[in-house]
Amino acid sequence: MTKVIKNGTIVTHDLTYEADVLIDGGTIIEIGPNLKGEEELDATGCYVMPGGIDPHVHLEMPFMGTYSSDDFESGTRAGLAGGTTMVVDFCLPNQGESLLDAIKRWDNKSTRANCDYSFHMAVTWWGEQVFNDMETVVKDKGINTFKHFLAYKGALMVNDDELFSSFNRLSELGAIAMVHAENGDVVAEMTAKLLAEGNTGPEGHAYSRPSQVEGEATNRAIMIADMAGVPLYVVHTSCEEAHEAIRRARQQGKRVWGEPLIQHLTLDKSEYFNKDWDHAARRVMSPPFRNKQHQDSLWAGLQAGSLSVVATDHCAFTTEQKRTGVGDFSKIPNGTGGLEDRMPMLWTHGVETGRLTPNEFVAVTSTNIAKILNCYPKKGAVLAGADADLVVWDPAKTKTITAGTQQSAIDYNVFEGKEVKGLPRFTLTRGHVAIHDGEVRTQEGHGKFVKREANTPVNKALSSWKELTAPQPVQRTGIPVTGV
Ligand SMILES: NC(=O)NCCC(=O)O
Ligand SMILES: [Zn+2]
Ligand SMILES: [Zn+2]
Repeated sequence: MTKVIKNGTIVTHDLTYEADVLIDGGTIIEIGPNLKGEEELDATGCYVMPGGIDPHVHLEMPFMGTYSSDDFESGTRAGLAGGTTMVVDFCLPNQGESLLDAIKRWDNKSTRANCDYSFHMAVTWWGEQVFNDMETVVKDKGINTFKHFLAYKGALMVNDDELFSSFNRLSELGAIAMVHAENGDVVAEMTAKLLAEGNTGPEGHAYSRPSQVEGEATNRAIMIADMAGVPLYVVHTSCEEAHEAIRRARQQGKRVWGEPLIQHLTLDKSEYFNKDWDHAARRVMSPPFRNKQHQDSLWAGLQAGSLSVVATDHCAFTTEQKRTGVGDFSKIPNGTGGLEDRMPMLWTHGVETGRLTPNEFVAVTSTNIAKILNCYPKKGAVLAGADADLVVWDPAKTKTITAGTQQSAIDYNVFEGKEVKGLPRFTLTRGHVAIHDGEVRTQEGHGKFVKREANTPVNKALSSWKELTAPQPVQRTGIPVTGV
């Protein structure tokens, strides 16, 4: 069955032009004028763009004694409603668990996905088994990205020696390192002190994780990645100190990317000082929201290209789950939602304000990450041969965000009451019209796993450079003989 998207303007990361898009099954087969298909989708007044890719989600994540409430079904449905057609979740091995067993658990959960998805692997402990499993993960399982938590001491955190060992292994395997960059030791000490002093409310969470702890950990991870010769992707970059480290590294030719979240771009730390405990706790995430200066830095980074991707870190907990932390902010499950709202919020606060062009919007919501993760142009492109993961974006469509009408399973929305302008008219996941003019037509289980090869062009370039500049012994003649 063919479908044709007619009368729209195609917007990619580098081009804007008028053309129809013909789709057969799950693939784009032709782009051009006056195309015909069995089913027509009218894109008059709309932009036809690559569907969004959210490279940072946690669906049904086991964390802080509970599970995040959006699973692969509700989470991907929320994504599609907002124009996102691919998500990347994190496989989290338990302490001592093999990486392959963790993948099995994630495979079981993800069968319900409504759109395509992929996994990053997390390195949550270190040992010979992890070292060995990493090769299978990269070569057989199609996962080329490995996340390390420098925070969450006593749970997911790894130390610098483990980090360096893991980064070295990734360099050998042609994979990419990722970090959650906050100094977990300092956060743990500050948390204990704040609690002892009676700072038990959600605002204590923000006090315990100032921007300096993120800046330090970002600098440290960049240095260790450079020593190991591995490309580095820094997740949820929230502040100027971390951005400054990434910006400097990139100017020095290092292969480092930064990922701000839509929450950090549009919400600030005043949320934690709200008198309503629930309001503040619902917004507890790590790193916490920052102030206006940090937000301006993140926007400028997206404009300048020193920050590459806008994600959500979607990790949604209900109010009931958040209340575990009444009387002790360190027990509030860390995480917020955003999958359904990332694209409309970024369009409204980015494109509508003139901070981003529509092409830059496509770059930071889809194409850049498809290239980094090595699934471009299957994903992140409007090209013949690419997957028909598309969003027909109506720049005139408006709504007020509210939990009452959202797809996410939780009972609130951190963007409640925000007006957005720019929403999907249609969202297509491998050719299936999952969102049809406001109507949800998702198909549970439609989503497929996207395998991603290692040795990306960036890995190859970096390893060539590291080989060329590696320490070389000086060949000498006339070496003095000792002991004569
Ligand atoms: N970010 C957050 O608070 N929760 C999800 C886990 C993580 O990415 O750190
Ligand atoms: Zn994190
Ligand atoms: Zn995360």
